[in-house]
Amino acid sequence: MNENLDPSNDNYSSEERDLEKKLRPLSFDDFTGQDQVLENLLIFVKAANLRDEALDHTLFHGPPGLGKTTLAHILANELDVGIKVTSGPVLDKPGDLAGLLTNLEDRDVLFIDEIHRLSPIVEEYLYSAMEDYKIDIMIESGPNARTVQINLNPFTLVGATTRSGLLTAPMRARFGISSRLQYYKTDLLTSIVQRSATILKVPITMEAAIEIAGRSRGTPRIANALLRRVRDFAQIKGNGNIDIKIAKFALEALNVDAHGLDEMDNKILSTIIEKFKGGPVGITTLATAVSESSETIEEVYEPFLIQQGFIMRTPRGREVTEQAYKHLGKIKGPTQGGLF
Ligand SMILES: Nc1ncnc2c1ncn2[C@@H]1O[C@H](COP(=O)(O)OP(=O)(O)OP(=O)(O)O)[C@@H](O)[C@H]1O
Ligand SMILES: [Mg+2]
Repeated sequence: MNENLDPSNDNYSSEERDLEKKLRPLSFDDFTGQDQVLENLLIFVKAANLRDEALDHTLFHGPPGLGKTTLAHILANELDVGIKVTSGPVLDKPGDLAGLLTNLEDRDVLFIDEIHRLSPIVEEYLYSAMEDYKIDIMIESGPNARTVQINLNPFTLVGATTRSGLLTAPMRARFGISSRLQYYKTDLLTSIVQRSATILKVPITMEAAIEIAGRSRGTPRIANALLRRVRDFAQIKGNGNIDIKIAKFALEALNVDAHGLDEMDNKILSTIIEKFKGGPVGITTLATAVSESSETIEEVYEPFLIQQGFIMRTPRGREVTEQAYKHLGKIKGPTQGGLF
């Protein structure tokens, strides 16, 4: 991923984070795409509201930047309840979790990001909270130490993960609702770019919005980040308006691939072509060759490459398509194995 667009990178400034918040949709109406997911959620939310019950525990999974955190907040808004936010790696002791759980009000949302990174003890502790809204807590210490069971307010746990494959089976089974988010088509990303441009008060032509959308790797976060960078170019090199000319100029300067593929995407494609004659190659072999874990390839990179028609999944492994050769400017054929 382009490091300036990656929120886990330190270069991703707090200003970027603030902007990301500002661009975040707050209601179902405001949220573009993921129609199937949204339609279902709308029904579940309405039903829960009607019965005055907490919504079932909900899991959002899918590649980074597609709207998992956004949807968690939207759910709380639409349920008209409070939300407490934490993440798997932060919750390292059951005590931390107990503090959060006992402070939840009736029907509140507890959002746990990166839920696949919960420690096993914390995870186990969560089970009874999710199932019966009860937890055991330890009071006093030494010889007087004893556990008491306390009742929690009914709540909704919303979990988000980019790595659903790493979730344990008991954890997965405790989510009544599980939604996988998909990459966005260019027309949806175009609307998202236009919406963001309106919020940022920067005029943009349709053509320019399509250009940015098309290079955003199917991902709203990347679309928004590119829009902000292009806006910088428009302000400094142009008259502040974004048209196709300034958009193309900026995207060129930002080194964004015409399909929005990032460095790892391209590395995966070129490795399959150069080292494995275009495939098929097994996922573990490929992972070793590009120095990435096979889970990350399967869950973060491959879905987009498949959706865009660059890679095919076959019973014997991954194969690149004609389109991948064309994209990398390589010629297909047994004697044309690139470097090898
Ligand atoms: N459907 C959407 N419509 C408009 N904007 C969106 C949509 N989905 C996501 N965004 C924008 O993309 C940004 C990233 O979304 P979000 O933080 O929800 O992604 P995520 O799936 O939680 O990513 P990660 O896995 O990295 O935590 C948000 O700031 C939001 O503005
Ligand atoms: Mg998130």
